[in-house]
Amino acid sequence: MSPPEHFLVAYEINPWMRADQPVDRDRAVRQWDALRTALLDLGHHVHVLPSVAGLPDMVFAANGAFSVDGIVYGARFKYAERSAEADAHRAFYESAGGWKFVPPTQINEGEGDFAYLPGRGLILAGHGFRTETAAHAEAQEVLGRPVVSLRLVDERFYHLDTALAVLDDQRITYYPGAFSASSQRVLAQLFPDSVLADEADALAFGLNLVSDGHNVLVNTEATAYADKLTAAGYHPVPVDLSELKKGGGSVKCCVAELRAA
Ligand SMILES: CN(C)C(=N)NCCC[C@H](N)C(=O)O
Repeated sequence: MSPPEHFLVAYEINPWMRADQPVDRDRAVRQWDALRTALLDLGHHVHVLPSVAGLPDMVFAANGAFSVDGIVYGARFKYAERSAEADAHRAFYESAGGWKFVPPTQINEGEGDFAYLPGRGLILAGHGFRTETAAHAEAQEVLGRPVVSLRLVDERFYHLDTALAVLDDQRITYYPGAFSASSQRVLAQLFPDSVLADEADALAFGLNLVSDGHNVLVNTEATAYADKLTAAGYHPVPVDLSELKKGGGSVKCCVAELRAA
């Protein structure tokens, strides 16, 4: 995680961002800290990557890389405004030891567009707005896991992690309307027991969640979606990240999962 000490809506690169919208940075820091505390309370170890002045979106740490079994496929951001974030993430993995970092040649936004199902050894990957399909093939070569390409078609859900999340080793949750008809068929075929979300759930950023297989950290606004998680046997833990939503992200965007070897 990287604190929102320099968070600002300084440019508009997704439909949620309004450059004239004021941001209460102290409130953003408090909300981010509550998320970090919730992760610690659930027994997770949280590494904090220092934020860098001039990189207002760095709080969305999930976009900085994608790791599977100790191999890290680095990010290459679509927009110049975010490109230097990739260097900070790379420096972390290279100095931490124990990681094999592979620099990308193709545009990809890390866990924003890549998700991993450990029980199936399968990577799900989004394209259409940010990550390019060539990066899906590159990730498959780098990480040695099959990559299922999914086409995103609604610009409000510009990253895979706004529309789909991994709930446990085998199961996912997603909003079908964010995907092309063919990608919806692929998801229905591979994951017939998914927890399906509707448009309102996705607009409340409910799918931008972090799950440990039982406890699900989920945006507070997504109350109806939280009920669906409960009905499916999960334990939703609401987290308020309303300030960060002004940048177009929520729970999952703030958390880069470190999948060590
Ligand atoms: C859930 N999402 C979309 C993320 N994984 N990341 C949020 C990135 C927000 C940033 N302003 C941008 O537009 O890149």
